[in-house]
Amino acid sequence: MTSSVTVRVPAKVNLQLSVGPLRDDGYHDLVNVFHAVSLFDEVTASEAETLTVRVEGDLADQVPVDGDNLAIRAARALASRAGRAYGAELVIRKSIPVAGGMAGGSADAAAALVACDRLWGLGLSLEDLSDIAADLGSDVPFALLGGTAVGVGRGEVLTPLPVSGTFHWVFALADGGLSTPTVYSECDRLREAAGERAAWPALSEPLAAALRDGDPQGLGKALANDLQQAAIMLRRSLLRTLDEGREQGALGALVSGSGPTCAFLAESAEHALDLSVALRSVCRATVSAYGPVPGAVLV
Ligand SMILES: C[C@@](CO)(OP(=O)(O)O)[C@H](O)COP(=O)(O)OP(=O)(O)OC[C@H]1O[C@@H](n2ccc(N)nc2=O)[C@H](O)[C@@H]1O
Ligand SMILES: Nc1ncnc2c1ncn2[C@@H]1O[C@H](COP(=O)(O)OP(=O)(O)O)[C@@H](O)[C@H]1O
Repeated sequence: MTSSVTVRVPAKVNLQLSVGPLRDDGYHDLVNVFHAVSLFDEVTASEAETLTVRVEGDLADQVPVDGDNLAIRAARALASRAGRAYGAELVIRKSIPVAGGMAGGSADAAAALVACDRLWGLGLSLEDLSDIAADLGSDVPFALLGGTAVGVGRGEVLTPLPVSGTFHWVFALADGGLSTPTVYSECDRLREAAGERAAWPALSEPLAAALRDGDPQGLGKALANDLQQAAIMLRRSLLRTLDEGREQGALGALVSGSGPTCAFLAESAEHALDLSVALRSVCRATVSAYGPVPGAVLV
């Protein structure tokens, strides 16, 4: 039996996040185009009697290490599916911003599923792991899959989208996070105040075409996030960050998911570098990355 397994897992940005009506179960029906980018967490699972988790890196103090940790919850769910009280020591090397709208917790959950599946010799299929993932959170199945995919339902029912080439991104990281349920509630509140009824969402054709054709200009124009206004209402400084990126020639600028990270599409790796430098005055820090990249993989 393997004594230690390491899995690398990417962050995501949402290229289209169309939020439909609020459902009776408290979730919204979505059209959610996920895109995995080259900003990674690593999760190592080692043999142990009990299940524990430790977080390493500058972001460690922002991540819970009790039963709320999504990696521990994932390992528990997997052990329960296998019908045995397995143990493992999980170590998360954290680089994905916490509560930043880049699905870092979901990524760690997906990585823990893949790592523990291998450590415990279970050999579950991607489909079985995806079922467990969907119960852990709407974004977790995508972190297993990676690439670029459209998610419907809560975002957990995925279909991969064809993409040509590579897209270059700059992410502007903010101080502190935003709570996903709070941002969805703010979106509902804004709609109610404006007397708007949520439309049933559909995949944007121009977005799908730009991805298929590897057309960054077209993609930049098609980027859309229904949660953006809500995130801005909760964090006004995001407006300035987005404006600065547009002024500096980003092909597209939007809040990533529920925020507060902002994503900027660049023309090339060189342009991403220039943008990254220009954005530093309007955010805590910047990170450049490219996409799409694969989901959780053993290293
Ligand atoms: C907004 C998105 C965009 O990809 O991600 P983040 O930007 O937070 O990473 C997702 O929809 C977040 O997915 P995830 O973070 O997995 O959320 P979950 O744990 O499933 O749900 C947390 C809460 O978000 C709200 N929620 C989530 C998904 C959905 N389709 N409708 C919702 O209204 C609900 O209030 C729910 O209780
Ligand atoms: N392994 C984990 N990494 C990050 N956050 C985690 C983890 N496990 C649980 N959390 C909790 O999940 C919340 C959302 O974190 P995250 O997934 O990083 O953000 P987002 O939902 O904005 O993409 C955090 O505030 C944190 O308390």
